[in-house]
Amino acid sequence: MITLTPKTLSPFSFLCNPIPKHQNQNSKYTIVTQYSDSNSKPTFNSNCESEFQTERGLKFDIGETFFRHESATGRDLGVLAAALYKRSKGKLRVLDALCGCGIRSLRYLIEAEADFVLANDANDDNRKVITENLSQVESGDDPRWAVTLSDANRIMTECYLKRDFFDLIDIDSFGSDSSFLRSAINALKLDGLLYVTSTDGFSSGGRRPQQTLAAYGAYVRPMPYSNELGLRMLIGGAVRVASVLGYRVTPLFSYYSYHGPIFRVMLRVNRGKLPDNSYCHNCGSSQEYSWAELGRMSCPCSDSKVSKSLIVSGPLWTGPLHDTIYITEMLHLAEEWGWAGSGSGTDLDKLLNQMVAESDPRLPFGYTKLDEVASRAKVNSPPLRAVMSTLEKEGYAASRSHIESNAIKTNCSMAGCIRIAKQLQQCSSAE
Ligand SMILES: C[S@@+](CC[C@H](N)C(=O)[O-])C[C@H]1O[C@@H](n2cnc3c(N)ncnc32)[C@H](O)[C@@H]1O
Repeated sequence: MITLTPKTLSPFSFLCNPIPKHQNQNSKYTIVTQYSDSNSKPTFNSNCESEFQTERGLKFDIGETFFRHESATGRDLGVLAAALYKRSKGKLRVLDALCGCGIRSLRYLIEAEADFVLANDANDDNRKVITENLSQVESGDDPRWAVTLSDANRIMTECYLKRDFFDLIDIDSFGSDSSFLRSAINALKLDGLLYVTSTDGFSSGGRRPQQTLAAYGAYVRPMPYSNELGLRMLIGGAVRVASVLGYRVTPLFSYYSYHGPIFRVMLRVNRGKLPDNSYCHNCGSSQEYSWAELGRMSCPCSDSKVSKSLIVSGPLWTGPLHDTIYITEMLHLAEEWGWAGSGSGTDLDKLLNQMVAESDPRLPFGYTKLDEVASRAKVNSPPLRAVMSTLEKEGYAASRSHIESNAIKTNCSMAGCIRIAKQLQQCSSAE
């Protein structure tokens, strides 16, 4: 068994995600398996309702751990993707690398029917609550779960060195995921799933380009659709780290939530490389250019009158945000499980339907905010449905955006949208 000392860890993981002082840094990581010590076997007090939270009907304790109800949709999406993976591969080993109270681990075990989950959190104070929560899962001779209390990079590096690979690694970090990407990709099976997070709203909005350069390798400037940019920056960061290691990543779904804000991306990791693109933003129009084109300064903007105002952000992921087939299957599974439609208590089917619509390959990067269209057209904000149906009648592709409620993704130009907004205003005044 290889034991890593803290000296081998990246200092960034300590800066962004401090290890609690009381953790014994010199010891090997502790594995708490269920029933390993009958005296310390946890008791789960199901009579004491008030101590427990519920999510999708599962009871669990949060104790003093970091827990957000608002992340439930992100957990739902992770479980659906994991369950589909299990159905197609017949096997599912999960590493919940920053597990908090262990709710994700519990859900991967019960709902996605994971064969094994390693629940890890650096905070030793979380040990009792994680163990109690996972003890709800019956295990035979072959334990279905284990708990480790260590730094995520340390665990993933140990697993990689032992050739102990996982089908799904969930990195639910504070701030940016970037300090965990390398060890996570190494510890993942080929064709495995990597679920990464960023809660780094300021940086993704382009307000801290030096920080995004450090964390994601992308110099990002303010743009009108900053939250989509946040998702693209997150994917781009993973693409960059993976390609250094000889892997390519492709997103299965990308999810933004206003609460946090939270940016979550489920990536599939395989061998091989993808070309990376940069992105040119010029006076509201959007176009993609390869690095080579930018290097030669041969992008069309450089010949135009507006070339002096050229703002380049990147490199960013400019490909699709979702895999249409995968999210369509996730939608079907949500319906099968009763997680969709009225009575399910969530808007999961609405979200997944929007993601399916957003993944229309005719739709470009970004979205158009209707308030901005209205302000440029000097009219009242046009009704979203009316704009969408006019665009579709005129032969454009159009969808709502799950990222921004009063915005549309469309291949119609801003000038076209302004014209439509004016027409709609005229029609409504004439009525
Ligand atoms: C956002 S919370 C996790 C929430 C949990 N996944 C959920 O869905 O409720 C982040 C967790 O990461 C843990 N953490 C912070 N830095 C860490 C590190 N370097 N390695 C492992 N865990 C870490 C914290 O103790 C905290 O419980």
